[in-house]
Amino acid sequence: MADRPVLVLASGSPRRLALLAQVGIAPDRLMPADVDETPGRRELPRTLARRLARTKAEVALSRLAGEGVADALVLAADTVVAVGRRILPKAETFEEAEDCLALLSGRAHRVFTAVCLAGPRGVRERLVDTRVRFKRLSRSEMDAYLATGEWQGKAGGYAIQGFAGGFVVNLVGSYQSVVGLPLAETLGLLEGAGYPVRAGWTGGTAP
Ligand SMILES: Cc1cn([C@H]2C[C@H](O)[C@@H](COP(=O)(O)OP(=O)(O)OP(=O)(O)O)O2)c(=O)[nH]c1=O
Repeated sequence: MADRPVLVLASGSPRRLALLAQVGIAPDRLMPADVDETPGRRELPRTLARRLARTKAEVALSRLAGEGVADALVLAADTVVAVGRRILPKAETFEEAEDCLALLSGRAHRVFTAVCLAGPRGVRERLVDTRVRFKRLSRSEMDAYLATGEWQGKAGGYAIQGFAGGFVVNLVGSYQSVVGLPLAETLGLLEGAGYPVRAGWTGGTAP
């Protein structure tokens, strides 16, 4: 324990935790940061993702400082789905999810995930831009998807790791970034901050 920095994941997303686990990283603490995610007027999707990832990290960092913890690494991320300059909501209602699907059907959109790592050596961040294209969705496909409820709380009203994986006809960028955390970039940030990113690679087989 003492030979590596304490890692705090400033997230309540089970997907982010699972993605880190996939590459052998287990945060020492989870500290979800509840921040206002409302976009600013005319704020660009990529700017929003970066601002929110940084804010989540800063909120956790100041809570840790209040506990007298000054040397932890705090990892935070934010995922924003956009069609052009239009930022799609994190769907909370059926109607919002329906509007998102109608907008995404048969066209390409972008998914921006910003990752922020804050620690004693300062704040570093990465932004990953992924282009995803959905097939044209029929009314019955949309209805069936809406009935699953898996869109709830998801940026853009869908989950690529779920049933909506069947809508994707093209993806350029990082699949893991769409799910919520680009792994290569996150590992790069952690390694740059002195975290032993491969210490958890102890053999085994992928499922
Ligand atoms: C597009 C897409 C988003 N999502 C999820 C990832 C994020 O969890 C969520 C976007 O909201 P975020 O605000 O990025 O994250 P969150 O509120 O779930 O978690 P936290 O702020 O505590 O870290 O949407 C998927 O799971 N699959 C997808 O295909």
